[in-house]
Amino acid sequence: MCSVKGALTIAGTDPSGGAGIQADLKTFQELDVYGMSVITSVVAQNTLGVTGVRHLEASFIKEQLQSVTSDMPVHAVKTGMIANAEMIKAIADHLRPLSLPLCVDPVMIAQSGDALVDRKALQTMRDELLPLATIVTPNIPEAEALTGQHLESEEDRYKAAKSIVHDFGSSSVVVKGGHLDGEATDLFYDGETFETFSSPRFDTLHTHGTGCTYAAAITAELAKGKSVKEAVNVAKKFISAAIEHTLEIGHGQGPTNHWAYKKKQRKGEYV
Ligand SMILES: Nc1ncnc2c1ncn2[C@@H]1O[C@H](COP(=O)(O)OP(=O)(O)O)[C@@H](O)[C@H]1O
Ligand SMILES: Cc1ncc(COP(=O)(O)OP(=O)(O)O)c(N)n1
Repeated sequence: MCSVKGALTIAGTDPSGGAGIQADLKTFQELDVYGMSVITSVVAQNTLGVTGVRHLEASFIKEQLQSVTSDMPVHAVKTGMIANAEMIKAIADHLRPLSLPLCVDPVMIAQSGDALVDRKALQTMRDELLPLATIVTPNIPEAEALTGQHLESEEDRYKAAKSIVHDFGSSSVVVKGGHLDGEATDLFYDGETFETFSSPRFDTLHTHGTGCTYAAAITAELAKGKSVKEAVNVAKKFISAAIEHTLEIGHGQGPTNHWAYKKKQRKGEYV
């Protein structure tokens, strides 16, 4: 019996390696999970921004999904950049009968401000993908887009978390606090209880791909059979280490350090 745990990412690419498919696969590897990928869009981007995008046809995304899931041990799935409604529908139709743990990162805009997803696809994401999700991982602007509410106060974020679970059917949600001031505090809600996951806020420009990396770490832990709360706990440590021990590469907003968590683990820092 094969004991290898596998995680599949369905997302767009980042040739500079900090976000998208590339960040997800690095994260899976660092967390000892076999990584697999289905590409939705090929993006020309780096730490300075996006210069071009080519979308694959929904039918070809389906063909990739069929190739990998008919053959390989997929124990959890992550979705990232899915540019339009047709793609979202094709992916949701393929994933629905598989009933695998699913982390939906509702990517909309890159940190550079470039739009990665057609705004008209939002409704399809709410209707087709969120009901299949074990967890959804919006940042504040994404939670605002999903709920249609401006999130000003802490109370607003609690309300948005409730709405994403109870109105859109995701089993849980973590509203990320990367765009707030003060401590980097993420709000988790599983339909019954709230919990916050916090770290110091590191004063760095180099946070390209933080959302992808965090969601990929959650997915890797779900693939190992961890509960969703345990998965978020590990992912928070993973992303905090990756941001704290920045690599300082590229000419703009650089990537995070995907090695940092494992290095700390080897030193016995997480017991
Ligand atoms: N400067 C920072 N210091 C520490 N943690 C951060 C920082 N920026 C973001 N994070 C954390 O990184 C994770 C991803 O959050 P966020 O940056 O909001 O996502 P996204 O990349 O989707 O905008 C969250 O756990 C958030 O709290
Ligand atoms: C292909 C691709 N997918 C997603 C993103 C955005 O990634 P995210 O982790 O939200 O990171 P930021 O760049 O916003 O920090 C991307 N750039 N490319």
